[in-house]
Amino acid sequence: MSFDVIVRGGQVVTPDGVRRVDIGMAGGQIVALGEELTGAGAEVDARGLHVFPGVVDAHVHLNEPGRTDWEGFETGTRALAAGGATTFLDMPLNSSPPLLTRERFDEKRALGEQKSLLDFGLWGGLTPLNLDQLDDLADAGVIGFKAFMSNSGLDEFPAVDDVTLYEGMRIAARLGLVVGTHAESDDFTRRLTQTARAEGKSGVRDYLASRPVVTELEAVQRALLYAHETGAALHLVHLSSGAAVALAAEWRARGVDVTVETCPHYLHFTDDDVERVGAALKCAPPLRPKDVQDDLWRHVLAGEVDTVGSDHSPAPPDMKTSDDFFALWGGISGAQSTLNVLLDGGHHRRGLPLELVAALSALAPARRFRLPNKGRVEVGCDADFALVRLDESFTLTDLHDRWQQNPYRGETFRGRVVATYLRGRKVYEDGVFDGSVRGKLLKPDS
Ligand SMILES: NC(=O)N[C@H]1NC(=O)NC1=O
Ligand SMILES: [Zn+2]
Ligand SMILES: [Zn+2]
Repeated sequence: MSFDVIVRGGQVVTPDGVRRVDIGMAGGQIVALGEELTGAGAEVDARGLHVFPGVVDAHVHLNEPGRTDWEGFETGTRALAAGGATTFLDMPLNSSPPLLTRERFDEKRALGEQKSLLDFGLWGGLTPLNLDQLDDLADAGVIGFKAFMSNSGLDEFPAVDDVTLYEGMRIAARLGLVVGTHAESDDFTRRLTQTARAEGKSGVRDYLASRPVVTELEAVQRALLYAHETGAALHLVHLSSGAAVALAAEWRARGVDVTVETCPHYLHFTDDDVERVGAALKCAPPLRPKDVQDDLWRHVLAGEVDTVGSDHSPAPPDMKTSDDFFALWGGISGAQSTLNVLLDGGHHRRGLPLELVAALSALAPARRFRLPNKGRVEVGCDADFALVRLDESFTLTDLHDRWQQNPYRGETFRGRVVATYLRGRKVYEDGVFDGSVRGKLLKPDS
C-alpha cells in the first residue's frame, strides 16, 4: 500500500482506546492504521505525541457577514486551528443579517469557502420570523436549527415564543434535523433583569443573581417536553449545571432524542472568576459557583454530557467596556482552548479518560450532526487530527482570535496542541499557519 504521508509513532486516541500506531494517509483520508507502515513520500514524526481527532466545535459565532469586526472566518478559524479544531459549526447569529433564509445561507457559505481555514457547517435560525423558511434551509444544507428561548441580545434574532418553538420542532422532526436551544427562561431573565435594574443594581453579582440555575432548568424542561411531543431531535446547548444535564437524562429515558452540550468556561471558571476578571467572562447562562461546577464535572466524568462546544462569541472592546455589567456584551472568546480545558481540568486533574476527551470534543458532535467522515482517527475518515504534547505545561499567551479580550490569557494548562492537520494538510504548527488551506462546507449526511 502506498501513502502520501505516514504519521509515525504517535499515541493515537481512537474511540476504542489509545494505541501506538502509525497512520497512513492518502487523498486527505486515513487509509491505514498499523505498526511500522512503509511506503510514503513524506513522514510526520509523532513520537512522544498524542494524536487526537480534530476538534469538531459545534458552537461558534464567527459573525460573517455583517459583524466581521466582532469576529470573522479568518481570525476565528486561526484560533480554532491553534486549539486543535478542524471542523466547526457556525451559529446563525451574530452575523448580520442572521442566517434565517436560503439566501443568507448561500451568502455565508461563499464567505466561508473564501476565508475559512477549516471545514464548516452552518446552523440556520429558528425564530418567529422564519418558520416558513425551514424547509428551504434544510434543502440548502443547514446542520440544524438554533432557537433562543430568551433574548439573544440582537433584535434581528428574536427569541421563540412557546408556540413557535413547538411548531419549529414539528417541522424539524419532519425534516430530520436537530433543534438546538439556548435554554433560559425569558420570563425569569427579563423580570429579574428589570427588577435589578429598577433598583439601580449594576454589578457582577447582580447580573449573576438575575440568571439563577432555575432559569435554565425551567427552559430545559419545556424544550424537552416539546421534543417529547413532536419527536424532534433536541440538542441543549451550553448547559451550565449538572441539574440540567440530569433533567435531560430523565427525558432521554422517556424516549426523547436529546443530546447535551456544555462549554469549557463552565468547567474552567466560576462566579468568583467573573468578579476577578470582569467583562471577558460575561456570558449567558452565567458562570456558576464552585459547587455547581463540581457537579457539572461529575456529570461529564460519568459520560452524561455528550459534547463540549466553545460558544466562542467575541465582541469589540467598546461592547465589553461599561460600569454597568448588565450593559456589556455577553459572550466568551474560547475557540482556542476547548482541548486545553478538557486535558488539564479533565484528564490530568480529574482522570477523564482520553477516549472521553475525544468523544466530547470530536466524535459525539460529528455523530450528532451526521458528519460521518469527521470526529475519529479511523480508516475511512478524513485525516483531521491534532498533535498534542500531553504532559507539557504551558501558559497560554499566543491567542489568535479577533479581539483577544480572552479570559484564558495567562492561564496555565497541561497538554499543549503542537500541530493541526485538516484532510492531511498541516494548517497549524507552533504558532504558524498555512494560510493557503481552505475548508469546505459540510452538510448533514442523509
Ligand atoms: N448572541 C450570542 O452570541 N450569545 C451567546 N453569548 C452568550 O454569552 N450566550 C450566548 O448565547
Ligand atoms: Zn446561547
Ligand atoms: Zn452561542
